[in-house]
Amino acid sequence: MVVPPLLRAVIMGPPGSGKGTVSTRIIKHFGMKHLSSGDLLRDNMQKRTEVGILAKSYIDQGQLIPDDIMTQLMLNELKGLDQYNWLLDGFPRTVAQAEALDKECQIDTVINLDVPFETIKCRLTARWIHPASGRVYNLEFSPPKVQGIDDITGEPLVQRDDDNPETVTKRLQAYDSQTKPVLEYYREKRLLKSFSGTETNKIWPHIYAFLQTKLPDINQKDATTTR
Ligand SMILES: Nc1nc2c(ncn2[C@@H]2O[C@H](COP(=O)(O)OP(=O)(O)O)[C@@H](O)[C@H]2O)c(=O)[nH]1
Ligand SMILES: Nc1ncnc2c1ncn2[C@@H]1O[C@H](COP(=O)(O)OP(=O)(O)O)[C@@H](O)[C@H]1O
Repeated sequence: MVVPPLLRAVIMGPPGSGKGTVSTRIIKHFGMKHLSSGDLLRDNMQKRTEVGILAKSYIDQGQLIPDDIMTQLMLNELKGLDQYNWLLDGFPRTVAQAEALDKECQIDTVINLDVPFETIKCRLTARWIHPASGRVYNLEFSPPKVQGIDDITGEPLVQRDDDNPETVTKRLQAYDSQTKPVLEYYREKRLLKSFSGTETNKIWPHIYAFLQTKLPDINQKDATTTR
C-alpha cells in the first residue's frame, strides 16, 4: 500500500482575519492536527509557567514574543505531531521563525487570509473566547447560544486582554513590519496561496476546494457551508 506523504500546512493572516475560525473548519473536514501559537501561549499564561509569565508582558503590549523563545516552544510541540497531518496557526510570524521551521521540516502549503485591516478592527473588540478549548465567538458573526457561555462546556467566555483598540493597533503594526515579510518569503518559495475577502463564509468555500486537492474530506456534511 502506498501511504500518501503527510501534509504540513501553515495558515497566516493579520490578527482577527479568521485564522482560528477557518482552522476549526479545516480540522473538522480534513482531520488535521491544529497547533495555534496564541492558544499555546494563553495556556502557558493561565498556568503561570515561566514562558507564560514572560509572554504576558509582550502580549499585553501588542508585541511579538522573542523568536528564540517562540521557536523553541513551537518546535517542541511539533515533535509530538510527527505522525499526523498538521496545520500551524500563528507561527511563523517572523522570517527568523520561518527559517528555523524550515530547518526542521518541509512546509507544503501556506494559506494566507488576506482581509483588510478596517474589517478586522471591529471584529476583535467583539471577540469572546473559551480559553480552555480556544473556541472563538463573535457577538455579531457567531454568537454563543447563551450570551457569555461556551456552547459545548457551559463554562464562561472571556474577552482577551489584548483585544482592546490600542493593543489591536500595535498588533496590526507588528503584523505589517514583522509578519508581512514572511508572506514574501513563502511567495518566493511558491508555497503561498492567498484568499482575499471580507467575510469568512465567502472565503471558506475556496479554501475548502483548495484543500480537497490535497486531502480527503472526512466529514462531507455541510462541506462548503458555514460550520
Ligand atoms: N463579522 C465577522 N466576524 C468574523 C468573521 N470571521 C470571523 N469572525 C470573528 O472575528 C473574530 C476574529 O476571528 P478569529 O478566527 O479569532 O481570527 P484570528 O485572530 O485570525 O485567529 C472572532 O470573534 C470571529 O468569530 C466574519 O466573516 N465576519
Ligand atoms: N509566532 C509568534 N511569535 C511571536 N509572538 C507570537 C506568536 N504567536 C503569537 N504570539 C503572541 O501572542 C499574541 C496572540 O496571538 P494570536 O492568538 O495568534 O493572535 P491573533 O489570533 O489575534 O492573530 C500575539 O499578539 C503575539 O504577542
